[in-house]
Amino acid sequence: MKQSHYDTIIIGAGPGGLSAAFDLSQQQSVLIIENDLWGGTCPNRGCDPKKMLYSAVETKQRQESLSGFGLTGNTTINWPELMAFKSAYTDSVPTNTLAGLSGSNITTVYGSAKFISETEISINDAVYSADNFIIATGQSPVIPNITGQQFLKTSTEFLSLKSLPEKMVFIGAGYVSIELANIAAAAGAEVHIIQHNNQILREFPTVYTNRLIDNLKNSGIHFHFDTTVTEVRKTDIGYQLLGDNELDLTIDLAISALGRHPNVDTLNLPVTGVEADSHGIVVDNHLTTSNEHIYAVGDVISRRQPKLTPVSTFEGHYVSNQLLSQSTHAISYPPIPVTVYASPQLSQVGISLEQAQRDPEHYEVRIQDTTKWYTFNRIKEPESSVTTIFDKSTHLLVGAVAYTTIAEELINYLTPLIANKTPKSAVDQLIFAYPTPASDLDYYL
Ligand SMILES: Cc1cc2nc3c(=O)[nH]c(=O)nc-3n(C[C@H](O)[C@H](O)[C@H](O)COP(=O)(O)OP(=O)(O)OC[C@H]3O[C@@H](n4cnc5c(N)ncnc54)[C@H](O)[C@@H]3O)c2cc1C
Ligand SMILES: NC(=O)c1ccc[n+]([C@@H]2O[C@H](COP(=O)([O-])OP(=O)(O)OC[C@H]3O[C@@H](n4cnc5c(N)ncnc54)[C@H](O)[C@@H]3O)[C@@H](O)[C@H]2O)c1
Repeated sequence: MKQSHYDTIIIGAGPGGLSAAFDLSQQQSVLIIENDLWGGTCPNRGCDPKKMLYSAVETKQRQESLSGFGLTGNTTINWPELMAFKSAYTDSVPTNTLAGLSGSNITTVYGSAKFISETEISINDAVYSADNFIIATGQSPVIPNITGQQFLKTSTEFLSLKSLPEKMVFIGAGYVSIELANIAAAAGAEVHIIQHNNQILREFPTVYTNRLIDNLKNSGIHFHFDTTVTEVRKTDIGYQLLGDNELDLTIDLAISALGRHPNVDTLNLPVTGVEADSHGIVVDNHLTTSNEHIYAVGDVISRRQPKLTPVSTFEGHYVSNQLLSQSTHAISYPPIPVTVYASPQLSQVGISLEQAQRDPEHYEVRIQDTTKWYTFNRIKEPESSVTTIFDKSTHLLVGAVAYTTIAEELINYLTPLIANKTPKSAVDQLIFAYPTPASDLDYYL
């Protein structure tokens, strides 16, 4: 029989809820509730499975780049085998997560939590109360309200596809669409991306997203810009997708990648006084909701920071520190690097390129074509570019964009320099293994 009162109850066992749970369990009684897969979106149906599929794509493309420079032969992606490789990892995530929670004396309940008062929730007809609650319920994919919406699938189904469709569509052109379309095209599918305006990845500078569009087109992806899908019909052989601009496509699979909405609808928030808007739960700069005993972390909150795993984890640690009275300061986010795992990768951190270009009095922008640099030439990258942005008064690095197959690494080298306000003179005092991407660091500063 589970106890019914806890110091803290956490709703949602993704990266945000879990990071808070493990911290709090050192000193408190903690109950964590999950209504789907223990571990949440990232390891089950987000970042991790996506990047396992991407492993084959990056290896295939690296081999293609070196074709004629010592490598011969074609590599093809075997989708069922690749999916089995992914599943071998994801299948054990829920069990391993539960085992970790039990090992830390954290009580777990499977089911959907619903508030019945400010201090109580019900799950599967049982009632639990707590001094404090943390809502960490994440987000779910948006499905557009169009005729035939029931025929649309999402990233979740894509990441478990047993066989690769011959012809498929992604609706939307954000992170999910671009990354999954890139994987599907490299694996051999005919891929179409339909976007209601003419922009992809709106958070990134157009000078780079335009280059990415060209690269994705070269790898066979078809873009339909300024086009809105209005109807999906089931046919004998698949689906028919209709829309404005004379859109009429017969396809095997359509994925809705129009963004994600916060999971708040079934929590019965009105009994708690917790406010939510269309972006999620409204919190102050201590991640407290409009009820002082209820906190919210991760993707479910309404904030301007990107909705990413390390941000959710950072917030989980922040709230647990507050609840353990180890800190009372307002949350302060370090620079947050973001990466689109396409071919090539596109990463950025800090002051955006567009902001810097609007304010040339304060910022110096250095755009470098790095294609011929040793690091990139060695792996025969077709094109690469790194932009660094400096504060003119301090000469410190304040922002960066990387467009290369190793952007994920470069951005992680540059981020600490921005966060720690490291001057070039301090980097000059370091010795890095040579020749590596890190030993180029000096050239970016
Ligand atoms: C396809 C895809 C790829 C991504 N790739 C990346 C990437 O490369 N890098 C990156 O940093 N981020 C990536 N993300 C984003 C990342 O997955 C999220 O930012 C992260 O999972 C958020 O963690 P969270 O704990 O806030 O929410 P989640 O991980 O979504 O966890 C919330 C949990 O709460 C549960 N829940 C919801 N409602 C209830 C309820 N009423 N009762 C009980 N439980 C409930 C849900 O089932 C879920 O398990 C990706 C996302 C997707 C969809
Ligand atoms: N590599 C990563 O870090 C990574 C990868 C995947 C997801 N994520 C996270 O998941 C979030 C969700 O990703 P996403 O791609 O689903 O959302 P998104 O917000 O990044 O992109 C949604 C896209 O759909 C378009 N759109 C919106 N309404 C439309 C309509 N009616 N018709 C056609 N297009 C429409 C938008 O213009 C945009 O291009 C991201 O913002 C990010 O926080 C991160």
